[in-house]
Amino acid sequence: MAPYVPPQKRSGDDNGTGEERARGAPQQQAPSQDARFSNSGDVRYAARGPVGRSDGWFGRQDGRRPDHFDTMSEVEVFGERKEKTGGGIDFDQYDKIPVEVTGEGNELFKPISTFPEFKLSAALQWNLDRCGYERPTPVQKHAIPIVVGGRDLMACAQTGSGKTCAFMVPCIEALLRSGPPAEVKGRGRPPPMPCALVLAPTRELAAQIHEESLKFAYNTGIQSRLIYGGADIREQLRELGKGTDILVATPGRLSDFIGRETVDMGLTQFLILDEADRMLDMGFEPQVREIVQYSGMGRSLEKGRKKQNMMFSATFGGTVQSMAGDFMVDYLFITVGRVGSCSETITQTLLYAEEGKGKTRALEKIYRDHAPPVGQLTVIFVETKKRADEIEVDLWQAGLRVCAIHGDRDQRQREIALEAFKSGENPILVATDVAARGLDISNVGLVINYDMPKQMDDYVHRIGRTGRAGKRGVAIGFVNERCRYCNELAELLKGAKQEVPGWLHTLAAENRSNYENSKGKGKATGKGGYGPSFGGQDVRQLAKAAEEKAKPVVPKEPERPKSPPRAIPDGWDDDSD
Ligand SMILES: Nc1ncnc2c1ncn2[C@@H]1O[C@H](COP(=O)(O)OP(=O)(O)OP(=O)(O)O)[C@@H](O)[C@H]1O
Repeated sequence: MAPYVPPQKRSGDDNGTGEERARGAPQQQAPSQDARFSNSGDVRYAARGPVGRSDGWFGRQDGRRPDHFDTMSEVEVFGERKEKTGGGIDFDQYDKIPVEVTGEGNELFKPISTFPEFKLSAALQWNLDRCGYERPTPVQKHAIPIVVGGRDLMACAQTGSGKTCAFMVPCIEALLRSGPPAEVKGRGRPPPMPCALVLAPTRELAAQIHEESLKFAYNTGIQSRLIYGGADIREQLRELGKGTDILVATPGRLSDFIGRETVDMGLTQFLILDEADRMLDMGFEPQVREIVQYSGMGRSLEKGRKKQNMMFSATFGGTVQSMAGDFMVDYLFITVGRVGSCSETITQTLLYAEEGKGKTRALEKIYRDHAPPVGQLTVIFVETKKRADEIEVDLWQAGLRVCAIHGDRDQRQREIALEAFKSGENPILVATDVAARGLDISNVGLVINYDMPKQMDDYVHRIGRTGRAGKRGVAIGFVNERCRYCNELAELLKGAKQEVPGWLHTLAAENRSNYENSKGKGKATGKGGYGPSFGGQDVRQLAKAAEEKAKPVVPKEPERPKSPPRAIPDGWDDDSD
């Protein structure tokens, strides 16, 4: 049995046991510091401003300290140039997905079919080309004209379908078209005043969105910054002082900064909540409401500018939509694909597995039987932090290169684990829901739900870590009596054209009768319970339909024939004789 070595103490050579090494998985030394997570990364500091430009956003003077502008090279931002492959997306398949846009005035916004057709600013179009984005995905086709056209938006689209670009690109385009806001005059240097704010539930997701925003904003003069909890506040403040036009943040840390008055949201034109439903689940509702209020929803900006709010997720239950009603104005609602559905590019298999020691042994066997090809990665989701630790140790001792990530690991440990996973050094990641949402790691070939999540929504997000952007993936779930949404799960499988095991219905019936029996005994059913909480149908449409249904039925008058039958046949009134 291999002695367990915690991830931060592992080096490239400690893996005499590593089966992946024998199978030729790429082995890389985990970097000592992850550039993705440090705001400065490998940034070079120009001595005096961004080389020779002071027009447009390059010349904005908010809280910027001009001697601290940073310049990043093209390769630092985008990575080495790759051959154009369309990101592996099967666009012809994508184009068959039905899209619905609801809300007043939706007919005014025609979806685009190419990026150049929208006449994006030259630098932004160049950045999209450099990212290898040849065609927009369905959510991008609809969201770009709607957001640039000034409307609030709630967008529900499958995992991995390009939502980040769908909000970031129109937001940058709108900022480029309007130019920087007028300088705020006052005593001393004003604090950073972002014009766009993106809130995300986890540090990892925020870091990823920030990384994407650097690509789209490259060479536009628009500066994007990142703040999240668990990292050095002073360092983050220093970064903000270099210019903050777009701020990507987790709610807790931003709320802290707002409280200290180290950031001013008075000029925030765009507020984007990514994975808003997750933020509510994580208990961030008070902070989100406070931030929304502080960023002055309803307050007007200078002429020609208007505050806009957006929400993006693959799932939008009723609770999050009712919150949206509190702070979005006349918003349009985009649904891509089946409501709350998952991609058909993911092959889903469910296995019955009782709780107990045998489950861990089964995990090892299932992993070995279904391990993805070399170079591809596996995520194993578990319910608790303790379970994540235990499984990491068990699998490591069984000779598999694995690392774990969960909320009790400090930021550095999380960064190291994620980097070692992404590089393929540890191609198996054991994770709690910290990693369930938004993380875009293109080569995840297998997701195992060792513990099924409590809610259907989370199942959709978890398996969405594979099969991203049109690629294929496999998801295996260990199901037993604890799963409270077997019926909905069966529906989901059917909708995604997957095999539905017969025992799932039996389990659903058993669970239902247990639930019925326990009902009057005051037992809580827990979150998720019965009935689909997942999905994302525009609640306003549902309300309208319900209203229609509730209207009293007025008996209809018998329909009159268009030309009433004549009582007097032709000729009878003829008094010609
Ligand atoms: N138009 C495009 N052409 C090619 N690749 C794209 C395009 N749009 C997005 N991608 C790529 O698709 C992947 C998934 O995008 P993204 O992470 O934004 O998806 P998402 O819908 O936000 O997923 P999730 O719901 O899991 O957060 C990324 O690697 C992104 O670079």
